[in-house]
Amino acid sequence: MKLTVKLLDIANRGVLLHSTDAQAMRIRDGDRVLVADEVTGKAAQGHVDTTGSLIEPGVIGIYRPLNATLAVDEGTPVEVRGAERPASLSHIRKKMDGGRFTKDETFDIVRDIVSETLAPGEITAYVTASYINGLDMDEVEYLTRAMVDTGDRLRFTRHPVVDKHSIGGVPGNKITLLIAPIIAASGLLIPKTSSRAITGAGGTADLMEVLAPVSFSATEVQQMTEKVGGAIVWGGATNIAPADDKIITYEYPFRIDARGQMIASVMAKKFAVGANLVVIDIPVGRNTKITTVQDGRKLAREFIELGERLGMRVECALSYGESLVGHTIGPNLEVREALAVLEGAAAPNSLIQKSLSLAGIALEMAGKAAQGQGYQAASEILRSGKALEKMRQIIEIQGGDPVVKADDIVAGEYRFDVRAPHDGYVIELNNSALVTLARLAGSPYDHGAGLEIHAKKGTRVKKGDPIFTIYAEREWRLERAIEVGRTLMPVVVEGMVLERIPPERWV
Ligand SMILES: O=P(O)(O)OC[C@H]1O[C@H](OP(=O)(O)O)[C@H](O)[C@@H]1O
Ligand SMILES: O=c1cc[nH]c(=O)[nH]1
Repeated sequence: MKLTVKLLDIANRGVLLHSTDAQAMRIRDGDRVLVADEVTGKAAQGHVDTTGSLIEPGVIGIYRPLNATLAVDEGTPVEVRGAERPASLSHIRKKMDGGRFTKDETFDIVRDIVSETLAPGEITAYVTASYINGLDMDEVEYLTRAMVDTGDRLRFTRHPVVDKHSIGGVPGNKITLLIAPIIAASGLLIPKTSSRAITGAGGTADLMEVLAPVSFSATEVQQMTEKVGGAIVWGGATNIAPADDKIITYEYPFRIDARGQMIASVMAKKFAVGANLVVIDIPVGRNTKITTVQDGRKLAREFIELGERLGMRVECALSYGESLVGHTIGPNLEVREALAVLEGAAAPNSLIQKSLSLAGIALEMAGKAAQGQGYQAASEILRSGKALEKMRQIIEIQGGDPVVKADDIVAGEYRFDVRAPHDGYVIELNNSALVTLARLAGSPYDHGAGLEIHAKKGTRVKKGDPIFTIYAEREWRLERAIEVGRTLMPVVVEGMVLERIPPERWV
Protein backbone atom coordinates (compact mmCIF):
# COMPACT_ATOMS: atom_id res chain seq x y z
CA MET A 1 0.00 0.00 0.00
CA LYS A 2 1.28 3.49 -0.84
CA LEU A 3 1.13 5.87 2.15
CA THR A 4 2.41 9.38 2.84
CA VAL A 5 4.98 9.96 5.57
CA LYS A 6 4.32 12.00 8.70
CA LEU A 7 7.39 12.14 10.97
CA LEU A 8 6.65 11.54 14.65
CA ASP A 9 9.05 12.23 17.52
CA ILE A 10 8.49 8.93 19.31
CA ALA A 11 11.46 6.99 20.67
CA ASN A 12 10.69 3.39 19.71
CA ARG A 13 11.29 1.74 16.39
CA GLY A 14 7.74 1.72 15.15
CA VAL A 15 5.15 3.21 12.85
CA LEU A 16 1.62 4.49 13.32
CA LEU A 17 -1.07 3.37 10.89
CA HIS A 18 -4.66 4.50 10.62
CA SER A 19 -6.82 1.53 11.64
CA THR A 20 -8.62 1.46 8.27
CA ASP A 21 -5.28 1.16 6.41
CA ALA A 22 -4.11 -1.47 8.87
CA GLN A 23 -7.31 -3.44 8.39
CA ALA A 24 -7.00 -3.20 4.61
CA MET A 25 -3.49 -4.70 4.87
CA ARG A 26 -4.68 -7.32 7.44
CA ILE A 27 -2.16 -5.90 9.92
CA ARG A 28 -2.73 -5.72 13.66
CA ASP A 29 -1.14 -3.79 16.52
CA GLY A 30 2.31 -5.23 17.26
CA ASP A 31 2.77 -6.76 13.78
CA ARG A 32 5.79 -5.70 11.72
CA VAL A 33 5.72 -3.76 8.47
CA LEU A 34 8.39 -3.08 5.88
CA VAL A 35 8.51 0.56 4.79
CA ALA A 36 10.38 1.28 1.54
CA ASP A 37 11.29 4.54 -0.19
CA GLU A 38 11.39 3.50 -3.83
CA VAL A 39 13.33 6.60 -4.87
CA THR A 40 16.30 6.11 -2.52
CA GLY A 41 15.93 2.33 -2.30
CA LYS A 42 16.09 2.52 1.51
CA ALA A 43 13.86 0.23 3.56
CA ALA A 44 13.29 -0.42 7.25
CA GLN A 45 11.12 -2.62 9.43
CA GLY A 46 9.07 -1.39 12.36
CA HIS A 47 6.33 -2.43 14.76
CA VAL A 48 2.82 -1.20 14.18
CA ASP A 49 0.65 0.92 16.44
CA THR A 50 -2.79 1.82 15.14
CA THR A 51 -4.98 4.85 15.69
CA GLY A 52 -8.43 5.98 14.67
CA SER A 53 -7.79 9.69 15.14
CA LEU A 54 -4.13 10.76 15.41
CA ILE A 55 -3.41 10.51 11.68
CA GLU A 56 -5.58 10.46 8.55
CA PRO A 57 -6.12 7.35 6.42
CA GLY A 58 -3.43 7.23 3.72
CA VAL A 59 -0.77 8.58 6.10
CA ILE A 60 1.90 6.60 7.97
CA GLY A 61 3.52 8.01 11.11
CA ILE A 62 7.23 7.14 11.10
CA TYR A 63 8.91 7.15 14.52
CA ARG A 64 12.33 8.72 15.03
CA PRO A 65 14.52 5.56 15.29
CA LEU A 66 12.99 4.04 12.15
CA ASN A 67 13.70 7.22 10.23
CA ALA A 68 17.35 7.02 11.26
CA THR A 69 17.50 4.15 8.71
CA LEU A 70 14.88 5.36 6.26
CA ALA A 71 15.89 9.06 6.12
CA VAL A 72 12.65 10.27 4.50
CA ASP A 73 11.08 13.75 4.64
CA GLU A 74 7.57 14.61 5.71
CA GLY A 75 5.18 14.03 2.80
CA THR A 76 7.33 11.41 1.03
CA PRO A 77 5.29 8.59 -0.52
CA VAL A 78 6.44 5.17 0.73
CA GLU A 79 5.46 1.59 0.03
CA VAL A 80 4.24 -0.30 3.10
CA ARG A 81 3.63 -4.03 3.42
CA GLY A 82 3.52 -6.71 6.07
CA ALA A 83 7.02 -7.95 6.98
CA GLU A 84 8.23 -11.48 7.63
CA ARG A 85 8.76 -12.44 11.24
CA PRO A 86 12.49 -12.52 12.02
CA ALA A 87 14.22 -15.89 12.30
CA SER A 88 15.24 -14.92 15.85
CA LEU A 89 11.73 -15.68 17.02
CA SER A 90 12.11 -19.33 15.98
CA HIS A 91 15.47 -19.49 17.77
CA ILE A 92 13.90 -18.11 20.96
CA ARG A 93 11.07 -20.62 20.63
CA LYS A 94 13.71 -23.37 20.43
CA LYS A 95 15.19 -22.23 23.76
CA MET A 96 11.70 -22.12 25.29
CA ASP A 97 11.44 -25.80 24.37
CA GLY A 98 14.77 -26.56 26.05
CA GLY A 99 17.00 -26.46 22.93
CA ARG A 100 20.52 -25.03 22.48
CA PHE A 101 21.40 -21.89 20.54
CA THR A 102 23.98 -22.25 17.76
CA LYS A 103 26.55 -19.53 17.16
CA ASP A 104 24.62 -18.15 14.17
CA GLU A 105 21.32 -18.20 16.03
CA THR A 106 22.89 -16.27 18.89
CA PHE A 107 24.24 -13.67 16.48
CA ASP A 108 20.80 -13.36 14.83
CA ILE A 109 19.16 -12.69 18.19
CA VAL A 110 21.78 -10.23 19.41
CA ARG A 111 21.76 -8.35 16.10
CA ASP A 112 17.95 -8.12 16.25
CA ILE A 113 18.08 -6.85 19.84
CA VAL A 114 20.62 -4.17 18.95
CA SER A 115 18.71 -3.05 15.84
CA GLU A 116 15.46 -3.10 17.83
CA THR A 117 13.97 -5.53 15.34
CA LEU A 118 12.78 -7.56 18.33
CA ALA A 119 9.92 -5.99 20.26
CA PRO A 120 10.10 -5.60 24.07
CA GLY A 121 7.84 -8.62 24.62
CA GLU A 122 10.07 -10.73 22.37
CA ILE A 123 13.22 -9.72 24.26
CA THR A 124 11.43 -10.54 27.51
CA ALA A 125 10.65 -13.99 26.06
CA TYR A 126 14.34 -14.43 25.17
CA VAL A 127 15.45 -13.43 28.67
CA THR A 128 12.85 -15.67 30.30
CA ALA A 129 13.70 -18.68 28.14
CA SER A 130 17.42 -18.26 28.92
CA TYR A 131 16.62 -17.79 32.62
CA ILE A 132 14.52 -20.94 32.83
CA ASN A 133 16.46 -23.26 30.51
CA GLY A 134 19.99 -21.89 30.95
CA LEU A 135 22.92 -21.52 28.56
CA ASP A 136 25.90 -23.88 28.41
CA MET A 137 29.47 -22.59 28.14
CA ASP A 138 29.48 -22.65 24.34
CA GLU A 139 26.24 -20.66 24.25
CA VAL A 140 27.67 -18.19 26.78
CA GLU A 141 30.78 -17.75 24.62
CA TYR A 142 28.65 -17.18 21.50
CA LEU A 143 26.59 -14.62 23.38
CA THR A 144 29.66 -12.82 24.70
CA ARG A 145 31.26 -12.64 21.27
CA ALA A 146 28.01 -11.55 19.63
CA MET A 147 27.57 -8.77 22.20
CA VAL A 148 31.12 -7.54 21.57
CA ASP A 149 30.98 -7.85 17.76
CA THR A 150 27.76 -5.82 17.51
CA GLY A 151 29.35 -2.84 19.29
CA ASP A 152 32.50 -0.72 19.57
CA ARG A 153 35.77 -1.88 21.10
CA LEU A 154 38.61 -0.06 22.85
CA ARG A 155 42.16 -0.71 21.72
CA PHE A 156 44.84 0.51 24.10
CA THR A 157 48.48 0.62 23.11
CA ARG A 158 49.59 0.46 26.77
CA HIS A 159 49.10 -2.76 28.75
CA PRO A 160 48.03 -4.37 30.97
CA VAL A 161 44.49 -3.08 30.96
CA VAL A 162 42.89 -4.09 34.25
CA ASP A 163 39.20 -4.37 35.03
CA LYS A 164 36.93 -5.45 37.85
CA HIS A 165 33.31 -6.41 37.92
CA SER A 166 30.80 -7.53 40.46
CA ILE A 167 27.95 -9.87 39.64
CA GLY A 168 25.90 -7.72 42.06
CA GLY A 169 23.11 -9.06 44.22
CA VAL A 170 24.36 -7.63 47.51
CA PRO A 171 23.00 -4.21 48.44
CA GLY A 172 25.28 -1.25 49.09
CA ASN A 173 28.07 -2.67 46.91
CA LYS A 174 29.72 0.67 46.18
CA ILE A 175 33.25 -0.82 46.02
CA THR A 176 33.99 0.24 42.43
CA LEU A 177 34.13 3.85 43.61
CA LEU A 178 37.15 2.87 45.71
CA ILE A 179 38.69 0.12 43.58
CA ALA A 180 38.80 1.99 40.25
CA PRO A 181 40.72 5.01 41.63
CA ILE A 182 43.07 2.76 43.64
CA ILE A 183 43.95 0.77 40.52
CA ALA A 184 44.31 3.89 38.37
CA ALA A 185 46.43 5.57 41.06
CA SER A 186 48.82 2.60 40.92
CA GLY A 187 49.57 3.52 37.31
CA LEU A 188 47.39 0.87 35.68
CA LEU A 189 44.60 1.51 33.17
CA ILE A 190 41.00 0.74 34.22
CA PRO A 191 38.30 1.70 31.70
CA LYS A 192 35.39 0.67 33.94
CA THR A 193 31.99 0.28 32.34
CA SER A 194 29.12 -0.54 34.66
CA SER A 195 25.46 -1.32 34.44
CA ARG A 196 22.73 0.49 36.22
CA ALA A 197 20.85 -1.44 38.92
CA ILE A 198 19.74 -4.89 37.78
CA THR A 199 18.39 -6.66 40.84
CA GLY A 200 19.45 -3.95 43.29
CA ALA A 201 18.58 -0.37 44.17
CA GLY A 202 21.68 1.30 42.76
CA GLY A 203 24.16 0.02 40.18
CA THR A 204 27.60 1.57 39.88
CA ALA A 205 26.48 3.67 36.89
CA ASP A 206 23.62 5.08 39.00
CA LEU A 207 26.10 5.90 41.77
CA MET A 208 28.75 7.51 39.58
CA GLU A 209 26.06 9.65 37.99
CA VAL A 210 25.74 11.47 41.33
CA LEU A 211 29.30 12.72 40.81
CA ALA A 212 29.59 13.21 37.05
CA PRO A 213 28.00 12.38 33.70
CA VAL A 214 28.33 8.67 32.82
CA SER A 215 27.22 8.62 29.17
CA PHE A 216 30.16 8.60 26.78
CA SER A 217 31.14 7.11 23.44
CA ALA A 218 33.69 4.31 23.35
CA THR A 219 36.28 6.71 21.93
CA GLU A 220 35.73 9.12 24.81
CA VAL A 221 36.09 6.32 27.37
CA GLN A 222 39.39 5.35 25.79
CA GLN A 223 40.66 8.94 25.69
CA MET A 224 39.66 9.63 29.32
CA THR A 225 41.33 6.42 30.47
CA GLU A 226 44.51 7.21 28.56
CA LYS A 227 44.60 10.67 30.17
CA VAL A 228 43.91 9.93 33.83
CA GLY A 229 44.21 6.15 34.04
CA GLY A 230 40.54 5.39 34.62
CA ALA A 231 36.90 6.18 33.97
CA ILE A 232 33.66 4.92 35.51
CA VAL A 233 30.91 5.06 32.91
CA TRP A 234 27.54 3.57 32.07
CA GLY A 235 27.99 0.70 29.59
CA GLY A 236 24.52 1.34 28.17
CA ALA A 237 25.55 4.67 26.66
CA THR A 238 28.85 3.68 25.14
CA ASN A 239 27.87 1.35 22.32
CA ILE A 240 30.28 -1.07 24.01
CA ALA A 241 28.34 -4.38 23.99
CA PRO A 242 25.12 -2.45 23.26
CA ALA A 243 22.88 -5.52 23.49
CA ASP A 244 23.79 -5.86 27.16
CA ASP A 245 21.92 -2.88 28.47
CA LYS A 246 18.95 -3.57 26.23
CA ILE A 247 18.67 -7.05 27.78
CA ILE A 248 19.18 -5.77 31.33
CA THR A 249 16.27 -3.35 30.81
CA TYR A 250 13.96 -6.37 30.58
CA GLU A 251 15.49 -8.16 33.58
CA TYR A 252 15.12 -5.14 35.89
CA PRO A 253 11.34 -5.30 36.53
CA PHE A 254 11.57 -8.99 37.49
CA ARG A 255 14.75 -8.56 39.55
CA ILE A 256 16.26 -11.54 37.74
CA ASP A 257 19.74 -12.00 36.34
CA ALA A 258 19.77 -15.07 34.09
CA ARG A 259 23.06 -16.85 34.83
CA GLY A 260 24.43 -17.38 31.31
CA GLN A 261 23.31 -13.90 30.35
CA MET A 262 24.99 -12.49 33.47
CA ILE A 263 28.34 -14.16 32.70
CA ALA A 264 28.20 -12.95 29.09
CA SER A 265 27.10 -9.48 30.16
CA VAL A 266 30.06 -9.09 32.51
CA MET A 267 32.66 -10.65 30.24
CA ALA A 268 31.50 -8.88 27.07
CA LYS A 269 32.09 -5.55 28.80
CA LYS A 270 35.60 -6.67 29.86
CA PHE A 271 36.48 -8.13 26.45
CA ALA A 272 35.21 -5.07 24.56
CA VAL A 273 37.35 -2.64 26.57
CA GLY A 274 40.42 -4.78 25.85
CA ALA A 275 40.99 -5.91 29.45
CA ASN A 276 43.90 -8.29 29.97
CA LEU A 277 43.41 -8.89 33.69
CA VAL A 278 40.01 -9.14 35.33
CA VAL A 279 38.87 -9.50 38.94
CA ILE A 280 35.31 -10.68 39.51
CA ASP A 281 33.45 -10.17 42.78
CA ILE A 282 30.96 -12.96 43.52
CA PRO A 283 28.90 -12.09 46.62
CA VAL A 284 27.62 -15.27 48.29
CA GLY A 285 24.80 -15.45 50.79
CA ARG A 286 21.11 -15.94 51.36
CA ASN A 287 18.94 -13.61 49.27
CA THR A 288 21.78 -12.92 46.84
CA LYS A 289 22.31 -14.25 43.32
CA ILE A 290 24.61 -17.03 44.58
CA THR A 291 23.45 -18.66 47.76
CA THR A 292 26.17 -21.25 48.46
CA VAL A 293 29.97 -21.23 48.42
CA GLN A 294 29.85 -24.37 46.29
CA ASP A 295 27.83 -22.60 43.62
CA GLY A 296 30.08 -19.55 43.94
CA ARG A 297 33.12 -21.72 43.17
CA LYS A 298 31.33 -23.21 40.17
CA LEU A 299 30.50 -19.75 38.86
CA ALA A 300 34.12 -18.67 39.40
CA ARG A 301 35.31 -21.62 37.29
CA GLU A 302 32.86 -20.60 34.57
CA PHE A 303 34.18 -17.02 34.53
CA ILE A 304 37.77 -18.29 34.44
CA GLU A 305 37.02 -20.72 31.61
CA LEU A 306 35.29 -18.06 29.55
CA GLY A 307 38.23 -15.75 30.22
CA GLU A 308 40.58 -18.43 28.85
CA ARG A 309 38.44 -18.83 25.74
CA LEU A 310 38.57 -15.06 25.17
CA GLY A 311 42.24 -14.58 26.10
CA MET A 312 41.74 -12.73 29.41
CA ARG A 313 43.22 -13.73 32.77
CA VAL A 314 40.41 -13.85 35.32
CA GLU A 315 40.51 -14.25 39.09
CA CYS A 316 37.41 -14.32 41.25
CA ALA A 317 36.74 -13.43 44.87
CA LEU A 318 33.82 -15.04 46.67
CA SER A 319 32.73 -12.27 49.03
CA TYR A 320 30.43 -12.12 52.04
CA GLY A 321 26.95 -11.40 50.73
CA GLU A 322 24.79 -12.14 53.76
CA SER A 323 24.76 -8.51 54.74
CA LEU A 324 24.92 -5.24 52.86
CA VAL A 325 28.31 -3.64 52.16
CA GLY A 326 28.79 -0.60 54.39
CA HIS A 327 25.70 0.97 55.89
CA THR A 328 23.93 2.60 52.96
CA ILE A 329 21.76 1.69 49.97
CA GLY A 330 20.83 4.15 47.20
CA PRO A 331 22.89 6.51 45.01
CA ASN A 332 23.48 9.61 47.16
CA LEU A 333 23.86 7.73 50.42
CA GLU A 334 26.27 5.22 48.90
CA VAL A 335 28.36 7.85 47.16
CA ARG A 336 28.57 9.86 50.37
CA GLU A 337 29.83 6.78 52.22
CA ALA A 338 32.39 5.88 49.52
CA LEU A 339 33.70 9.44 49.22
CA ALA A 340 34.08 9.67 52.99
CA VAL A 341 36.35 6.59 52.88
CA LEU A 342 38.40 8.13 50.07
CA GLU A 343 38.65 11.27 52.23
CA GLY A 344 40.10 9.21 55.08
CA ALA A 345 37.20 7.79 57.13
CA ALA A 346 38.24 4.62 58.96
CA ALA A 347 34.81 2.97 58.65
CA PRO A 348 32.77 1.12 57.55
CA ASN A 349 35.02 -1.86 57.77
CA SER A 350 33.04 -4.07 55.40
CA LEU A 351 33.37 -1.50 52.61
CA ILE A 352 37.05 -0.81 53.19
CA GLN A 353 38.10 -4.43 53.59
CA LYS A 354 36.18 -5.65 50.59
CA SER A 355 37.44 -2.84 48.34
CA LEU A 356 41.06 -3.28 49.41
CA SER A 357 40.89 -7.07 49.02
CA LEU A 358 39.63 -6.85 45.44
CA ALA A 359 41.93 -3.98 44.49
CA GLY A 360 44.76 -5.99 46.06
CA ILE A 361 44.05 -9.01 43.85
CA ALA A 362 44.20 -6.76 40.78
CA LEU A 363 47.49 -5.18 41.91
CA GLU A 364 49.00 -8.63 42.45
CA MET A 365 47.77 -9.89 39.08
CA ALA A 366 49.33 -6.87 37.37
CA GLY A 367 52.63 -7.25 39.21
CA LYS A 368 52.20 -3.98 41.12
CA ALA A 369 52.38 -5.90 44.39
CA ALA A 370 54.03 -9.17 45.37
CA GLN A 371 51.78 -12.18 46.02
CA GLY A 372 50.05 -11.68 49.34
CA GLN A 373 50.96 -7.96 49.47
CA GLY A 374 48.15 -6.58 47.32
CA TYR A 375 45.86 -5.65 50.20
CA GLN A 376 48.62 -3.69 51.89
CA ALA A 377 49.58 -1.96 48.64
CA ALA A 378 45.95 -0.98 47.99
CA SER A 379 45.63 0.23 51.58
CA GLU A 380 48.68 2.47 51.18
CA ILE A 381 47.27 4.02 48.02
CA LEU A 382 44.00 4.70 49.84
CA ARG A 383 45.59 6.06 53.03
CA SER A 384 48.10 8.25 51.16
CA GLY A 385 45.22 10.21 49.56
CA LYS A 386 46.34 9.14 46.07
CA ALA A 387 43.06 7.30 45.49
CA LEU A 388 41.08 10.43 46.41
CA GLU A 389 43.26 12.53 44.12
CA LYS A 390 42.72 10.01 41.30
CA MET A 391 38.96 9.93 41.91
CA ARG A 392 38.88 13.71 41.62
CA GLN A 393 40.68 13.49 38.28
CA ILE A 394 38.18 10.88 37.09
CA ILE A 395 35.25 13.03 38.23
CA GLU A 396 36.72 16.08 36.52
CA ILE A 397 37.49 14.41 33.22
CA GLN A 398 33.92 13.09 33.13
CA GLY A 399 32.59 16.62 33.63
CA GLY A 400 31.77 16.60 37.36
CA ASP A 401 32.90 18.83 40.22
CA PRO A 402 36.34 17.55 41.28
CA VAL A 403 36.28 19.23 44.69
CA VAL A 404 32.96 17.68 45.75
CA LYS A 405 33.07 16.41 49.34
CA ALA A 406 31.15 13.62 51.01
CA ASP A 407 29.27 16.13 53.15
CA ASP A 408 28.00 17.96 50.03
CA ILE A 409 25.92 14.94 49.07
CA VAL A 410 22.58 14.83 50.83
CA ALA A 411 19.86 12.25 51.32
CA GLY A 412 16.20 12.85 50.39
CA GLU A 413 14.32 15.27 52.66
CA TYR A 414 11.60 12.79 53.70
CA ARG A 415 12.71 10.22 56.25
CA PHE A 416 11.35 7.53 58.51
CA ASP A 417 13.22 5.75 61.30
CA VAL A 418 12.48 2.07 61.83
CA ARG A 419 13.10 1.38 65.52
CA ALA A 420 13.70 -1.74 67.59
CA PRO A 421 10.41 -3.02 69.01
CA HIS A 422 12.25 -4.23 72.15
CA ASP A 423 15.73 -4.92 73.53
CA GLY A 424 17.74 -7.65 71.79
CA TYR A 425 20.13 -8.39 68.93
CA VAL A 426 19.43 -7.79 65.26
CA ILE A 427 19.46 -11.35 63.97
CA GLU A 428 18.14 -10.80 60.47
CA LEU A 429 18.44 -8.03 57.88
CA ASN A 430 16.98 -9.37 54.67
CA ASN A 431 18.92 -8.07 51.64
CA SER A 432 16.10 -8.59 49.23
CA ALA A 433 13.53 -6.86 51.45
CA LEU A 434 15.89 -3.93 52.01
CA VAL A 435 16.28 -3.52 48.25
CA THR A 436 12.51 -3.64 47.83
CA LEU A 437 12.12 -0.81 50.36
CA ALA A 438 14.87 1.26 48.75
CA ARG A 439 13.27 0.86 45.32
CA LEU A 440 9.86 1.77 46.70
CA ALA A 441 11.37 4.88 48.28
CA GLY A 442 12.50 5.88 44.76
CA SER A 443 16.02 4.50 44.42
CA PRO A 444 17.88 4.46 42.05
CA TYR A 445 15.97 7.03 39.94
CA ASP A 446 15.60 9.49 42.82
CA HIS A 447 19.24 9.78 43.81
CA GLY A 448 18.41 10.93 47.35
CA ALA A 449 16.24 7.90 48.06
CA GLY A 450 17.53 4.86 49.92
CA LEU A 451 18.29 3.36 53.28
CA GLU A 452 20.82 3.98 56.02
CA ILE A 453 21.32 0.99 58.28
CA HIS A 454 22.27 1.91 61.83
CA ALA A 455 22.26 -1.58 63.35
CA LYS A 456 23.58 -4.38 61.15
CA LYS A 457 23.18 -8.06 61.92
CA GLY A 458 24.59 -8.94 65.34
CA THR A 459 24.19 -5.43 66.81
CA ARG A 460 22.67 -5.13 70.28
CA VAL A 461 19.75 -2.70 70.33
CA LYS A 462 17.50 -1.26 73.00
CA LYS A 463 13.79 -0.78 72.51
CA GLY A 464 13.26 2.37 70.41
CA ASP A 465 16.79 2.51 68.97
CA PRO A 466 16.77 3.29 65.25
CA ILE A 467 17.66 0.19 63.20
CA PHE A 468 17.46 1.86 59.83
CA THR A 469 16.21 5.04 58.20
CA ILE A 470 14.31 5.20 54.93
CA TYR A 471 14.97 8.35 52.85
CA ALA A 472 12.87 9.58 49.93
CA GLU A 473 12.67 12.65 47.73
CA ARG A 474 8.87 12.45 47.48
CA GLU A 475 6.52 12.06 50.39
CA TRP A 476 4.21 9.57 48.65
CA ARG A 477 7.12 7.30 47.91
CA LEU A 478 8.18 7.32 51.54
CA GLU A 479 4.62 6.49 52.59
CA ARG A 480 4.50 3.59 50.15
CA ALA A 481 7.83 2.22 51.41
CA ILE A 482 6.62 2.45 55.01
CA GLU A 483 3.35 0.74 54.15
CA VAL A 484 5.04 -2.20 52.37
CA GLY A 485 7.82 -2.33 54.98
CA ARG A 486 5.27 -3.02 57.68
CA THR A 487 4.41 -6.33 56.02
CA LEU A 488 7.87 -7.23 54.69
CA MET A 489 9.67 -7.34 58.05
CA PRO A 490 13.17 -6.79 56.59
CA VAL A 491 14.61 -6.81 60.09
CA VAL A 492 14.21 -9.28 62.94
CA VAL A 493 15.30 -8.54 66.50
CA GLU A 494 16.02 -11.63 68.57
CA GLY A 495 13.24 -12.51 70.93
CA MET A 496 10.45 -11.74 68.52
CA VAL A 497 8.18 -14.59 67.61
CA LEU A 498 9.16 -15.97 64.21
CA GLU A 499 6.03 -14.79 62.49
CA ARG A 500 3.05 -12.77 63.56
CA ILE A 501 -0.01 -12.29 61.35
CA PRO A 502 -0.86 -9.52 60.86
CA PRO A 503 2.76 -8.53 61.51
CA GLU A 504 4.01 -6.46 64.43
CA ARG A 505 3.76 -2.74 63.64
CA TRP A 506 6.86 -0.60 63.44
CA VAL A 507 7.12 1.88 66.30
O1 LIG B 1 21.74 -4.46 40.73
P1 LIG B 1 22.62 -5.67 41.01
O2 LIG B 1 22.09 -6.90 40.34
O3 LIG B 1 22.89 -5.85 42.46
O4 LIG B 1 24.10 -5.40 40.43
C1 LIG B 1 24.40 -4.68 39.33
C2 LIG B 1 25.69 -3.95 39.52
O5 LIG B 1 26.77 -4.86 39.65
C3 LIG B 1 27.80 -4.51 38.77
O6 LIG B 1 28.63 -3.62 39.45
P2 LIG B 1 30.09 -3.08 39.02
O7 LIG B 1 29.97 -2.46 37.67
O8 LIG B 1 31.04 -4.23 39.02
O9 LIG B 1 30.48 -2.08 40.07
C4 LIG B 1 27.04 -3.95 37.62
O10 LIG B 1 27.79 -3.19 36.71
C5 LIG B 1 25.95 -3.14 38.28
O11 LIG B 1 26.37 -1.85 38.60
O1 LIG C 1 27.17 -6.18 34.55
C1 LIG C 1 26.44 -7.05 35.01
C2 LIG C 1 26.48 -7.42 36.38
C3 LIG C 1 25.65 -8.41 36.80
N1 LIG C 1 24.81 -8.99 35.92
C4 LIG C 1 24.76 -8.63 34.62
O2 LIG C 1 23.95 -9.15 33.84
N2 LIG C 1 25.59 -7.67 34.20
